[in-house]
Amino acid sequence: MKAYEILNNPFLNKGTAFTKEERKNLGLEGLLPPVVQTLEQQATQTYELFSRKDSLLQKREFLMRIFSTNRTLFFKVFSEHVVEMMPIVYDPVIAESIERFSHEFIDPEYAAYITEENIDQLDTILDRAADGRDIRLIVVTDAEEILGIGDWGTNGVDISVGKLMVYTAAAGVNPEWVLPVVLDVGTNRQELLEDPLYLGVRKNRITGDAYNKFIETFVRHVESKFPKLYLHWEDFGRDHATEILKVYRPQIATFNDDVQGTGIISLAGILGALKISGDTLTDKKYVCFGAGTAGVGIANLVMSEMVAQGLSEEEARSRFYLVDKQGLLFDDMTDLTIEQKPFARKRSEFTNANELTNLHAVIKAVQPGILVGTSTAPGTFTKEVVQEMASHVERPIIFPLSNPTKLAEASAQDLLTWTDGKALIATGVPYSPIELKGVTYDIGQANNALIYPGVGLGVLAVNATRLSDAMISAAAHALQGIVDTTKPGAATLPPVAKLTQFSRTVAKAVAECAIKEGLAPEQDIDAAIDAILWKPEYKK
Ligand SMILES: NC(=O)c1ccc[n+]([C@@H]2O[C@H](COP(=O)([O-])OP(=O)(O)OC[C@H]3O[C@@H](n4cnc5c(N)ncnc54)[C@H](O)[C@@H]3O)[C@@H](O)[C@H]2O)c1
Ligand SMILES: O=C(O)C[C@H](O)C(=O)O
Ligand SMILES: [Mn+2]
Repeated sequence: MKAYEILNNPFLNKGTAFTKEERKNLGLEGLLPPVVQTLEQQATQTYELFSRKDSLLQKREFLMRIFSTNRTLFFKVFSEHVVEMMPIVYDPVIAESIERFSHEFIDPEYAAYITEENIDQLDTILDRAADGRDIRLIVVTDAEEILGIGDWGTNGVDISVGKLMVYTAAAGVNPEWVLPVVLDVGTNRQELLEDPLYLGVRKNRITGDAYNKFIETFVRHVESKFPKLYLHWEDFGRDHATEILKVYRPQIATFNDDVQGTGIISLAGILGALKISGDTLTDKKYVCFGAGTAGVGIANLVMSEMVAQGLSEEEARSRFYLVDKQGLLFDDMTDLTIEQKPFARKRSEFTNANELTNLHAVIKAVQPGILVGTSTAPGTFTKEVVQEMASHVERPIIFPLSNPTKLAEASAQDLLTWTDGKALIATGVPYSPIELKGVTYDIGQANNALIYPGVGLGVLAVNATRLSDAMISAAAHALQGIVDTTKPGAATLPPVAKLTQFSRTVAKAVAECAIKEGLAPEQDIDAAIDAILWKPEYKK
């Protein structure tokens, strides 16, 4: 291999840390400054430089440069500063970088960009993108519904890259095993179509049979090319996310983060909240505000938990009230999605059904114990809505989950202030602890990033052939007991600072369940996890 093929390859490059002997053997002598540094020295220096950048976006650009030149160094620094760097590498700052992607493009980041024009050559593209690496994990997006910021076409590739970064930092997934993919099936965002600098396919999105065929071709090829693959879907639109999952779940080891990841972390947060209040899930009524991919995904998982706790499916379903743009969803509406339909209510249940077109009226009529927001509609959990809810229940469970920060239904601070500290909260983006009347409230982060790395590690460690409902439920329960819920102001979920630790806990629970269900061979789970765990250290 030529010297610059090594120095320009982020998987091989060690920069100033190449030893004298390596420099000699690899023909790098004279191509690097003479001093040999350790990874630790490089990491310290990198962190100092990072700290000196003024804005979050500059910090992100700087970290991306390190990522593009030296993966080991990047993950060394990231894993040493997870709490500080997560919001920069990932949500919320990633949202801005996605919006700017085409204008500020520097590096394709070893991703695969699949279009209608090149999908015929998919096999060759996958070979090139893998470049001899053993790919076991793909995060794929079609970027139709990126976070809450909508359709971003090819720019959405950053979400695949970012989600994969978190897999490695949080769960030690080998960065050589991963491949970010964007399926650029066009975009319906006029602003991009008209932007001379837009780097994606300048056409409207393909739909219907053409779209389904595109997805099918993609799945067929990646599955046959990479036999140990775990396929993670991210930020697909409301009409596709759950449908794709339904088709492929019975066939392959696959996961939709917005449906299942969000479901798991939200259920875990709700269980944490109930532990704090001492209440019972099956007694609760549940309002979902924004009944799309994430909203219905969470509702379905919470409903299964109610069934697991003893309710019949009918009883469990009767606890749920879905609210979307139309207001409360009724069974006579003609524009319900396939996923919304089973939850639609009857107008005859209410004396004022026709007035239930806004959240406040619904909260007043239903008096729920749990309110989860996945609406992309900022500020919609108003003081009136929240205080109405708090007037009927002692400890309202309120999760404003829309991302990024500018789209959240409410801030943690406001929820606590308006309820005098009574609200049990989890948010989509991270919050620092909040002081209120002498109590310090830690705010749980119900972001799927706290769960998907552990789930993936579990599946990959034991080579599970499917991700079953039981494995998903095991993941949601695995987080219990990590938070001390007796402490005043305790969070509903464990802190990001413990992410690596609880990712392993989640992975073990998932792997154990896979073995129990016959979806993976009998084996020593700890040994299997240790065997694949990647650490940011230079290879000899
Ligand atoms: N915290 C997490 O881990 C997490 C995970 C997934 C999604 N999310 C967030 O949830 C939000 C939704 O994501 P999604 O993938 O489900 O999108 P989606 O488009 O599938 O669903 C959004 C739903 O909200 C509805 N909606 C829009 N405006 C509304 C309004 N004013 N009132 C009521 N409903 C309204 C839409 O009609 C749609 O049904 C995004 O902001 C996303 O960032 C958070
Ligand atoms: O990406 C995130 O921060 C969480 C989630 O997957 C989302 O779409 O908002
Ligand atoms: Mn997402």
